[in-house]
Amino acid sequence: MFIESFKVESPNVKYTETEIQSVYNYETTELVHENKNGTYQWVVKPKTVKYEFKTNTHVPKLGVMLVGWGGNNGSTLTGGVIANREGISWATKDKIQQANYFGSLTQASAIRVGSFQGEEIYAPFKSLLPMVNPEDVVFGGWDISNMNLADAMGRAKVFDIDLQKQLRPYMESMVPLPGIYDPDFIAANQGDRANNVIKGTKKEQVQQIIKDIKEFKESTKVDKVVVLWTANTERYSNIVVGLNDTMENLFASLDRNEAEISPSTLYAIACVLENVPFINGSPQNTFVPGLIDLAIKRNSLIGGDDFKSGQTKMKSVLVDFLVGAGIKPTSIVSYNHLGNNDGMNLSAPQTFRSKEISKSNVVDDMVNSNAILYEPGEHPDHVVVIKYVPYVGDSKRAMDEYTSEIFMGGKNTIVLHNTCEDSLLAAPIILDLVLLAELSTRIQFKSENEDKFHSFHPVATILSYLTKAPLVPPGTPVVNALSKQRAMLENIMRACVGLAPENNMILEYK
Ligand SMILES: NC(=O)c1ccc[n+]([C@@H]2O[C@H](COP(=O)([O-])OP(=O)(O)OC[C@H]3O[C@@H](n4cnc5c(N)ncnc54)[C@H](O)[C@@H]3O)[C@@H](O)[C@H]2O)c1
Ligand SMILES: O=P([O-])([O-])O[C@@H]1[C@@H](O)[C@H](O)[C@@H](O)[C@H](O)[C@@H]1O
Repeated sequence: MFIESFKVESPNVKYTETEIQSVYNYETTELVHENKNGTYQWVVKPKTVKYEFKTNTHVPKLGVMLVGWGGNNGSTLTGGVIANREGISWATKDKIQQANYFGSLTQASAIRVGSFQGEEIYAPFKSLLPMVNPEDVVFGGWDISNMNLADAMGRAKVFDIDLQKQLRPYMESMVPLPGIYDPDFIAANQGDRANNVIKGTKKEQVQQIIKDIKEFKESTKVDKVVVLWTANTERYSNIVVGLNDTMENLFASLDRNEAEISPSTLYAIACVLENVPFINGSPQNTFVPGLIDLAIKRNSLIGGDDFKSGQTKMKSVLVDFLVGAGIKPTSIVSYNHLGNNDGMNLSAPQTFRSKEISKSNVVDDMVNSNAILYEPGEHPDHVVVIKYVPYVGDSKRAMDEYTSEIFMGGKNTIVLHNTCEDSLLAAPIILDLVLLAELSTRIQFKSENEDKFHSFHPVATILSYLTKAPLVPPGTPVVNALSKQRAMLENIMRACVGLAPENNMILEYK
């Protein structure tokens, strides 16, 4: 059975006018490597740590500023939210289609809340904690192309024509602000669209972005702004001691107008200085060490990298299943071709390399979790190929081959063909990223060993379910297995409302 909402009744949960307060007993373990009479033994000690959470229940009016607003993802997300808000339906060759949020974890997935008279009871994921309603979001942003959002939607060729016609009146007045353009960081083939750029030094560009954010806030009267990068994939920035390794060196480099500071890092600097959450939807290393240093010191949320939307999402499920089943993936070949502007930008070696890294590292945690299958340092052969084929447009065709070793020297080969409508898969993920980033800034917590409540660490690992290469605080393990990432997010939100983690034991019926 499915219920639309629920309230938790528990001595550990208190609903006030402004907050949900919960007390949560975190069950974890402490490991000790003990030397008993010369023999070392691992000892696992179950441990309970009491936490307190406070979630501000005032849902703000949210402004979302997209970097790359006029791109396929930016125009698709904007149009999709408008279509839902206005209740637009449109004719397709099969039927009259209604707007929806399929593919969004927050808007279209469910959680189990328990059982009632022998029936499992589920509720919307978004019913766990008060979240911004997507239809109340005010969109804005920047693009190095001055094309308005209606024409950009047409250029993207993602939506059906009947839908585009109905959306045009809402979108043609939406024009991106000029963006920071540096041809050294993206493919040369992007030069033709760069007719809407901020002039001046890098420092002046940062100041302009800060001014844009302030003016957007003022003109739209939003309470909060979240900025998300959905612009072209950049090449990696070189990490150089003295250039971008610390906050101080990054600022000094900015003052010197150092060429090696990328546009995405400049936007991120502006956002951190404005204490505006900045999320990187692309694979480049926007978050150079000096930027991470700055974000931590200013306690300003940063998150990324690279939306996990299709081929890699499937990989983080399949490899988790195989390794979890004691099967040993030995070769993973991921090929895809696509024909959108993202694909054209990725046809340059330096930008492809950024994507190759994020798409390749996604199996590391799963491989490293099982020393029965893999010797230290051993890992599957893993190849990533991306080709630009204009004809297929945004409809990316992913073809994967997974070869694994099975019982007694046997081999198993799984071949997948996965047509990923890239923007229709990415747009809901962008929505989840900005909504969850905003929600996480309304949560304060402390353990029994801490005196004061505090926010989550500014490097937002809570967003990792949505990214290929989760950005984590220095020294934190990277988890890529999709099921673990989703469980982490859901269980943290369950703790905020006093619910135990979903352990799937259903002991009531064993
Ligand atoms: N499924 C997906 O679509 C998916 C998944 C993971 C990551 N991504 C990443 O998301 C990004 C956007 O994808 P897309 O399909 O919308 O690409 P796109 O090329 O259609 O859109 C990118 C937009 O960014 C603009 N732009 C480029 N540099 C800019 C800058 N410095 N400032 C402002 N605007 C700038 C471009 O003019 C373009 O309009 C890409 O980096 C892509 O790799 C996409
Ligand atoms: O998310 P995913 O489908 O694994 O990866 C995708 C790549 O396969 C595609 O080539 C690229 O253009 C998209 O930006 C996205 O990164």
